Amino acid sequence: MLKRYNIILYSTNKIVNSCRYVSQSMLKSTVNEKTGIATVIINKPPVNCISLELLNKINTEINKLQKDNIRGMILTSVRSLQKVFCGGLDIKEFYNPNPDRLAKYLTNLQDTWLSLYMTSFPTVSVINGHSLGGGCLIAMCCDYRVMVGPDYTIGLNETKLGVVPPKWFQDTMAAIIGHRKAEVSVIAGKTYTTDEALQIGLVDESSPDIDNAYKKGIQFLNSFEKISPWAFKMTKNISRQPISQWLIDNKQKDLEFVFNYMQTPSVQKHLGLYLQSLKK
Ligand SMILES: CCCC/C=C/CC(=O)SCCNC(=O)CCNC(=O)[C@H](O)C(C)(C)COP(=O)(O)OP(=O)(O)OC[C@H]1O[C@@H](n2cnc3c(N)ncnc32)[C@H](O)[C@@H]1OP(=O)(O)O
Repeated sequence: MLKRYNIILYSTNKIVNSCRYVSQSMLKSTVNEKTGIATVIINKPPVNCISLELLNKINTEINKLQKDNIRGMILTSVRSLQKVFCGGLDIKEFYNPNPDRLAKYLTNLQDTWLSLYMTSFPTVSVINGHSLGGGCLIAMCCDYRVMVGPDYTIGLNETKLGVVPPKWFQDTMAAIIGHRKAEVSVIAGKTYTTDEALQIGLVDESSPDIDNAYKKGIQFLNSFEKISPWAFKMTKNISRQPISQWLIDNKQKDLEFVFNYMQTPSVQKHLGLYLQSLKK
C-alpha cells in the first residue's frame, strides 16, 4: 500500500515542497511537485537484490507514476548501501525454488521489464554502486545512465552463474552498445568498471560523486522541457517496440524455457556454488 503525504525534500541543491509517495519498505518514491520529477529509491539491504516482493513494488510504482503523468524519473539506490546500486535478481528465488513462486517471479519479471522499458516519460538511472545481472537490466531499461565511479562494476554476468540471460535482456543491451559488443559481453558474463562502461557506451556519463551524478540525471530530464510529451512517447515507442513486442508475443515460451532449465540439477548445482562463493 502506498501512502501519500507532504514533506520537505532535498532535491538537486534546493529545498523544495514536494509530494511524497512512500511504500512500506524496499522502495521509496518521491515526486517533486514543482518539477514533476520522481525519484525512485531502491532500499533493500544488504545489496538491493530483487525478490518477488521488490519486483512487485517496482512494477506497481512504475504503473502508478505512469498514471500520475510525471515529467521524468530518476531510479537509484539508497545512499546508505554505499557501494551497491543493485546486486541483481535474488538468486535465492532460483535456488531450490518453490515452482509456483518461481512461475510468479518470472511472470512478474517480464511485466516489470515491460513497464520500465516502455515508460511514456523519460527515465534516468543514477547507478551509485555495483549493478549486476538484473541490476544492470533495470539500469539499461532507463533512457539515460549516469554511473558513479571509478570502483563499481556493471554487466549482465548471468553465464557466470550458469544461467541464461533471456533474449530481451540481451536485446536491451544490444540496443545500447550494439549487437556484436553485447554478444561478446553476455556470453562471457562480462562486467565493466565505470570507465569501461563509459567507453563502450553502456553508460552515458560518469561522475565521481552521487550528488553530481544526480544533477546530471536531472539535467538530462530537463533537456525534455521543450519536447512534447506525446512526441516523446510515440518516438520512444517506435524505437523500443520491436524488442518489447517480441516478449509480448512470446511470454509463455520465454517463461517455460527459464522455468524448466532453472530447475535442472546442473543449473541448481551451479547456483548453489555461486551462492556459496558469495558467502565466502
Ligand atoms: C529470467 C531470469 C534468468 C536468470 C537471470 C538472472 C539475473 C541475475 O540478476 S543473477 C544475479 C546477478 N548478481 C550477482 O551476481 C551479484 C552477486 N553479488 C555480488 O557480487 C556482491 O554481493 C555485490 C558486489 C553486489 C556486493 O558485495 P558486498 O561485498 O557488499 O556484499 P556481499 O557480502 O557479497 O553480499 C551480502 C549478502 O548478500 C547476498 N547476496 C549478494 N548478491 C545476491 C543476490 N543477487 N541474490 C541473493 N543474495 C545475494 C550475499 O550472499 C550475502 O549474503 P550473506 O550475508 O547471507 O552472506
